Amino acid sequence: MNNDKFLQLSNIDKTFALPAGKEYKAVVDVNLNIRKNEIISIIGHSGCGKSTLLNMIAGLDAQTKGNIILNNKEITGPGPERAVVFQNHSLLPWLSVYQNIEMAVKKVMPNLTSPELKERVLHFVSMVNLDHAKDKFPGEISGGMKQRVGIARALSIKPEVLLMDEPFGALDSLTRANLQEHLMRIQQSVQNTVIIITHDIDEAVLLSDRVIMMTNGPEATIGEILEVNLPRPRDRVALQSDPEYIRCREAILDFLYKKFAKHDD
Ligand SMILES: Nc1ncnc2c1ncn2[C@@H]1O[C@H](COP(=O)(O)OP(=O)(O)OP(=O)(O)O)[C@@H](O)[C@H]1O
Repeated sequence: MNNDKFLQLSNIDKTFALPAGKEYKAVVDVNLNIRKNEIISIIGHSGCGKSTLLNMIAGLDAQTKGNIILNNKEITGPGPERAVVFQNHSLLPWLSVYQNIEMAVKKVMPNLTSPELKERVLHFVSMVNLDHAKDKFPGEISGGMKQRVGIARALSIKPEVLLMDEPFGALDSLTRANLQEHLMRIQQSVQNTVIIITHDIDEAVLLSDRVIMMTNGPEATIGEILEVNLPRPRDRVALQSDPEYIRCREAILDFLYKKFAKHDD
């Protein structure tokens, strides 16, 4: 397998059927090759088709045209090699932190022995520093903690691709920064491929190897791809004065607010 073409999106169009026989061409002609272990973010104004793209990679929705190949296999539906983290964690409220993760592991790895299952769940609880809260229920923990459970649950099934749809969008900026640190640290140890949708320019630059910038819809497509040439681990404070960081920020600002400005966000 060519590691540069681990995930290939080729000639993707997505048209939604509307009432009265009308249709909406949300996304057209998307072509993108994603490397194994790469972290990419997708940024663009509201309605440009970011979630639509992510949903097609997740296999939750089908493209109208084109194909998506992961590790030489066409994506035709959801699969355990892809895990999705949404903005609103989607934990089951009647299960504890431990049980929420356990349920996912049991489903994908039904042959684990009980000690293996326990070890795996506890490992991922620890990875997001939630050992102290493992027996709490979603209603008893903060938004940031819930989102950490969502990330642990997604990672616990050992996905090759982690898909995140504005995972930190609903959180305050300090909690958000904390989770970004978690994600960067975890990704260094887990080494999977991560695709993050974000509206946040600093988040995109901080986290990504490449930033995919989408034009506005209808008929949205990839406008530009920005390579972020910053070594890892990345330090958010030091980055503020790093010329490469500043260059990347400016390139995204320029794309979003000059080349593809939109005034109804
Ligand atoms: N099921 C659907 N039926 C009709 N139109 C849809 C459907 N789903 C999405 N759309 C339209 O497709 C376009 C892209 O939607 P999408 O949710 O992918 O945008 P987005 O970039 O993720 O937006 P946001 O940043 O606001 O979450 C929008 O104009 C949306 O209204």
